[in-house]
Amino acid sequence: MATRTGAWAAVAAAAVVAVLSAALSLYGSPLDAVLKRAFSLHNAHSVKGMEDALQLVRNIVPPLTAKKHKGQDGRVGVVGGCREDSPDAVHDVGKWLPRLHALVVGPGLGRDDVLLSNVKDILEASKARGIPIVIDADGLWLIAQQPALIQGYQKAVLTPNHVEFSRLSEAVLGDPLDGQDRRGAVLRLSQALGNVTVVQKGERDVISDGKQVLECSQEGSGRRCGGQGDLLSGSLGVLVHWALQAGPERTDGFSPLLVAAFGACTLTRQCSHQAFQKHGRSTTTTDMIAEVGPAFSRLFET
Ligand SMILES: NC(=O)C1=CN([C@@H]2O[C@H](COP(=O)(O)OP(=O)(O)OC[C@H]3O[C@@H](n4cnc5c(N)ncnc54)[C@H](OP(=O)(O)O)[C@@H]3O)[C@@H](O)[C@H]2O)[C@@H](O)CC1
Ligand SMILES: Nc1ncnc2c1ncn2[C@@H]1O[C@H](COP(=O)(O)OP(=O)(O)OP(=O)(O)O)[C@@H](O)[C@H]1O
Ligand SMILES: [Mg+2]
Repeated sequence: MATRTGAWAAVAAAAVVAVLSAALSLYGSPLDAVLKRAFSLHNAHSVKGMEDALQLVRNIVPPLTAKKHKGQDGRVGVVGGCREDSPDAVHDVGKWLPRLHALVVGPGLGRDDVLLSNVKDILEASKARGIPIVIDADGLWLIAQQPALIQGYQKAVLTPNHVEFSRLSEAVLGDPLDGQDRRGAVLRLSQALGNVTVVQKGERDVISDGKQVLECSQEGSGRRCGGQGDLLSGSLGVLVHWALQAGPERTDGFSPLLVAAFGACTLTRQCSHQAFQKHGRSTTTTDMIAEVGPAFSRLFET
């Protein structure tokens, strides 16, 4: 991309694509009505719900075959890093867009006005092409200023942390965050944005497409080092493409983006868990990236 892609998201996306080399497809039989109940608003976070949701993620992992060539299972662009270098950034990025399967916008981007104006144009060009977009960090800052940019674009996923969610909620709903009802708050924000998928990160990750709510409570760690969210948005870029490519029959009728988001949350938290077991309080996001392969195998190749 014409942007600097030094953020963790780029590394994470690359790491997950690299994991493809070890990925197996586990196209299971259709899931039964129990699964539908497990996804209900009240018990999606139960152990049974978590296991059922994991199975759906396994269903979207594309098979490795000798017939595929480089890039076929996903080319993911990251508009991140620290600044856009070129005065013709939008034009330069535009040349890449036709080749991309998904775009991750925001980690480490900064909030410079000119830069965000370029990002706005890149978002418009991506939407016009129907490219799935994951928006995080400073990309969310832009959306909070101009929610119309993403309104009704159902191939978008927003991944706010606590502060970013409050900012969005205030901008879109005019509501201060209701800390007591996180599930309702995420559902309402998604609905108000026209069913854009929202992933609110936290002690549990709460995910909604405005119709259903999923919770991810995979064991992570107590370590809160910077960059974990970038790993989540980067890996989500890959999973969003896989989920859309797999289609709703692989996700048993559930929104592919909901399943992709659940997968990225689970993977990030498992990486955190494994890295913390080895490095304890000195764990950094780099240590987590080293766990992407083993965590992926453990979660999605069983
Ligand atoms: N590798 C890179 O290049 C990375 C780059 N990044 C880039 O860094 C920039 C800043 O991003 P960010 O995420 O640190 O700022 P943001 O979320 O606005 O928080 C600001 C303040 O809000 C608070 N706060 C935060 N979380 C909270 C919580 N759960 N619960 C309660 N409070 C919470 C907390 O306030 P404090 O506690 O310090 O008073 C915090 O200091 C941004 O440009 C991003 O792109 C990052 O993506 C990291 C990896
Ligand atoms: N209190 C918590 N307990 C356990 N896991 C958490 C907690 N808060 C966040 N996480 C996990 O950490 C990951 C990153 O979430 P976080 O809220 O730190 O994002 P962020 O602030 O955007 O991170 P970044 O520093 O990359 O910008 C997510 O996978 C989330 O599930
Ligand atoms: Mg972040």
